[in-house]
Amino acid sequence: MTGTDPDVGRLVVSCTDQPGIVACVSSFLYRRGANIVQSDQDSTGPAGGRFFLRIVFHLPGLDKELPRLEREFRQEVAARLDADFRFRAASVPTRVALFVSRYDHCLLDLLWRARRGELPIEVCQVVSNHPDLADEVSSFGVAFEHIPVTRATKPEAERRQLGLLRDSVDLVVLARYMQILSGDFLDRIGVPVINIHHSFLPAFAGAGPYEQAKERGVKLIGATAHYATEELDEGPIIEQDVVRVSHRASARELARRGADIERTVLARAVTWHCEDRVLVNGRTTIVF
Ligand SMILES: Nc1nc2c(c(=O)[nH]1)N[C@@H](CN(C=O)c1ccc(C(=O)N[C@@H](CCC(=O)O)C(=O)O)cc1)CN2
Repeated sequence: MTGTDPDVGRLVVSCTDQPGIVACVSSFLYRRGANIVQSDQDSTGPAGGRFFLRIVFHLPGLDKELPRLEREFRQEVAARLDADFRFRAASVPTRVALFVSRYDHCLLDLLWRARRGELPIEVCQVVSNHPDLADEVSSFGVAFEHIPVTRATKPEAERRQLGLLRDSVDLVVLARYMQILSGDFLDRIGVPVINIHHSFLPAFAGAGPYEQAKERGVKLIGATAHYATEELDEGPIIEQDVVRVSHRASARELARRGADIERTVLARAVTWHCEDRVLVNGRTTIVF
């Protein structure tokens, strides 16, 4: 179903696995005139495991129906199943803030894909701890805010970032942003944060993964898109990819080869998150 049809909605549900979940959810939608056009589900185990469900449905007049659907689903289904759930209109783009430092390849790739309509996002704001990319971002017609960060000024910088973004974005994407976000920021921003790490995690977490890769003599390098948590590079992994490299490649050449992987991995992760295909299961994810 296209992302532009205003009558297409998505519902994601997660709860303790138990008999009757699909019957309960599908009959709720059926009784309200919705036509289920796609359904994916998975369970981590029938005995007390976690059940995950993603449904795409068509319902004429969806935008007017959503508040009632949410209210009645909460009362009639979620309360009974003790389920977490989310309804979304597929045609509404996800409002995104992009964080960047000096490396431009992931940022410009996302801006370019968004301008071409390849990503279901609206880039509302770019935030950077360096001024270098202001002109390039402005050329896309996107607001750019330079908020310098040092170890000493990080709390004040994060207060400025929160003041700029809170309640106006649905997702933050760290496009090679080279500052560690505090747990307080992650709690207060109130939306998911996706980071692109330039290694095939769990290998080479932290700073300088290409230098670590060169020193280790690996034959594959990679990139990992994950949700950012307080523990650096330990968040639930959304997408990864790798590319073969030769022993002749310098760390600089590894970084150049790796940049292509970073871009595609981040774009896939942002797309799948915004299409509600990614459900977090503890330290891991389920991607439908
Ligand atoms: N809370 C989190 N914040 C960030 C994460 C994360 O997983 N959780 N990922 C990083 C990105 N990153 C690797 O992918 C990374 C960035 C920065 C550093 C680091 O050591 N930064 C230093 C300052 C470096 C500088 O001033 O240039 C620091 O913040 O003290 C390590 C890994 C983004 N944030």
